[in-house]
Amino acid sequence: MDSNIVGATECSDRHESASQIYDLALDIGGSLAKLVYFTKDNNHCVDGEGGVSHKAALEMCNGSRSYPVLKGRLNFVKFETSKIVDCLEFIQSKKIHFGNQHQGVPANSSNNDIKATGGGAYKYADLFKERLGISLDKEDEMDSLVAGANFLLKIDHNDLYPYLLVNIGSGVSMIKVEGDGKFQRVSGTSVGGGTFWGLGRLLTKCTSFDELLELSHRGNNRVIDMLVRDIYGGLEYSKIGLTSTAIASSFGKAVSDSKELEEYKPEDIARSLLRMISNNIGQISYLNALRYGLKRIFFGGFFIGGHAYTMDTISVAVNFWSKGEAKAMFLQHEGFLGAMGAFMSSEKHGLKELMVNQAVQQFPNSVCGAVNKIHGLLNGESNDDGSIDCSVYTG
Ligand SMILES: Nc1ncnc2c1ncn2[C@@H]1O[C@H](COP(=O)(O)OP(=O)(O)OP(=O)(O)O)[C@@H](O)[C@H]1O
Ligand SMILES: CC(C)(CO)[C@@H](O)C(=O)NCCC(=O)O
Repeated sequence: MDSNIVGATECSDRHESASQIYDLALDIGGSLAKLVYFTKDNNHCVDGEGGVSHKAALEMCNGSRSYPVLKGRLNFVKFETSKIVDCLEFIQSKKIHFGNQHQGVPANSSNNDIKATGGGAYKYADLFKERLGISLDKEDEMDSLVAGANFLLKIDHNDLYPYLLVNIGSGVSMIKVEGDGKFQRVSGTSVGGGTFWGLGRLLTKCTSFDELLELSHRGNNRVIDMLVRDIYGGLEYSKIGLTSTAIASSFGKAVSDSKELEEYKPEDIARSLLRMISNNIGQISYLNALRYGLKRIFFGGFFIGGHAYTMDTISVAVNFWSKGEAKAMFLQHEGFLGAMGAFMSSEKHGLKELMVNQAVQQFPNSVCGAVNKIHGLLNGESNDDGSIDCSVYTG
């Protein structure tokens, strides 16, 4: 990964220089540490800051409510967990943990507590306390994932439930979601995003995740994967529903060919690996959806990271195994479900009640890897920097 922060940070910086950081939550996973934080809009500053006064903002936004509303943005930032110190320095430099004491927003007793989920909320609790004086207020990882997904999937909830949430992080969790706070983790697999990145690094000598993905886009998996036609002399096996180009054995050609190992190109290896992992997750997801009678499968986690080819591969796998019965769906900010859920669990704001609109992306169930088909679907309600405009209650 080049540097530690995604582009959103740079843009957020511009926003933050003139606005107030109000609240923050963390999801520290096995691979990545994710931050969600709220910054107040400039025109909702306190008296004397050049914008409308805080009081005026309350009157404008509050309507008949008896507590104040702040308009602002949710910002999303990630760090490699192995560089957790960078995350600490980011928090320290932005003084995010002092947010409530800034510029006229009343302090409260839990100022130095921040909501945190994921294994790192336990693993790094002492580090946060020692370095920043912050206590991590732990939220359960599955609770947070589901709360974050339900929040980001703000569509007609009658239509939404039940669904299968498949979070592809380092490992994969599969959760049957039946409502707000009503869920069961039904399955999981250790063959996940960490496997893709770890194996990919070993096999291709790539130095960053983005490089591995970029390689995979240029590669041709058919050089590495054994197809049905390789086994059947160019034919399909229609009797059992296999086309001639279906993958019969991932990586299988690497033993049947008479090539030297050095002749296999890193980009082809990366492509086969991405397809193998995505297909496998798509298949297990479908089997779990079938097991629990769920028609919709929502995928989250940073493995997806908005990457069109990854999403398309998963969609195709779900479509293939379900014979078109189940649908793979993707949402924006899918890597931040846990952090979002932890953020919403905070008592410091009433974000739960102030839902923002968020576009849900549903993929066409194409049977070919038609990546160009999905580019147009990647427009959500986010700003250019990935942040979301929203409001929080401050009372
Ligand atoms: N820049 C990146 N650096 C490292 N991994 C990345 C990057 N971008 C995407 N990924 C992928 O995202 C995965 C991590 O996803 P995510 O942050 O959702 O999981 P996690 O919370 O770290 O893991 P877990 O929930 O299993 O503890 C990595 O394993 C990798 O496949
Ligand atoms: C252990 C967690 C939940 C940590 O996020 C995740 O990495 C995971 O779901 N792994 C898969 C474990 C399994 O069910 O086989």
